[in-house]
Amino acid sequence: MIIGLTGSIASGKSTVSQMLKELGYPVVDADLVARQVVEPETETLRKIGEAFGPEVIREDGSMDREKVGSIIFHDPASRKKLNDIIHPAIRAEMLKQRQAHMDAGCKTVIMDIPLLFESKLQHMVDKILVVSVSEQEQLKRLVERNHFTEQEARARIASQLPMSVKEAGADEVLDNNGSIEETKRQLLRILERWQTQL
Ligand SMILES: CC(C)(COP(=O)(O)OP(=O)(O)OC[C@H]1O[C@@H](n2cnc3c(N)ncnc32)[C@H](O)[C@@H]1O)[C@@H](O)C(=O)NCCC(=O)NCCS
Ligand SMILES: Nc1ncnc2c1ncn2[C@@H]1O[C@H](COP(=O)(O)OP(=O)(O)OP(=O)(O)O)[C@@H](O)[C@H]1O
Repeated sequence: MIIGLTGSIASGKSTVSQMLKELGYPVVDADLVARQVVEPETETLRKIGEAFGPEVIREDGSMDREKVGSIIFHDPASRKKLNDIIHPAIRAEMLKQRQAHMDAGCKTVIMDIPLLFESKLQHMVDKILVVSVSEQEQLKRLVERNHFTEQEARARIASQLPMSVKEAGADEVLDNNGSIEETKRQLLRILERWQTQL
């Protein structure tokens, strides 16, 4: 079974993904893949430099993530331009990693994909788990974790579909407003329900 793990920015996907890894599940992480495909000297990074200008490439040849983030989270046209370059590369690499886990005999693979709904990737997975928080809690955690101003944090939240839309498309919703322990308990219950359906 391929489980798609998603949610919104700072809703707790990485926290849940870490729990799943500790339980022994293989996880394909889209944010990590998004970093791999723009490593220095990749074709994808060359295209990004061409589209956004040489100032988004640092002297050591790596992508200036802060600069790219400050452009794309404030401008939908730039965001689309970046997505059009980087998403095909991310998708191909994710499918490759998923296949490698399946070839190794893993029956359940987790795909941690923040933009699963925005990029219409529902077909890549069998079950969708949405990690949800209230907007107030999301804003608080995002500001605390990334030291963003409230305006910067709101721009990032607004760059994604509303949580309600994601919840509506989920097979299960995990409410991460409470403690980490409560989240873990919910996760175990959901996994148990899905395993009995196999
Ligand atoms: C813009 C970039 C350089 C900012 O880098 P930064 O290190 O600050 O953030 P990071 O990569 O850790 O992403 C944090 C979160 O931002 C959100 N996010 C990232 N990219 C996007 C996007 N294009 N649209 C909407 N939300 C996004 C996701 O929730 C993600 O989990 C980077 O996010 C990026 O390369 N984005 C394009 C690739 C992408 O779509 N990644 C999302 C997962 S597929
Ligand atoms: N139940 C919780 N109680 C308190 N803090 C939490 C809880 N769950 C997550 N957090 C904290 O909230 C922040 C966001 O969580 P996390 O990094 O897991 O979110 P994410 O959805 O992976 O974010 P992103 O989309 O930016 O990668 C982190 O600092 C994390 O430690």
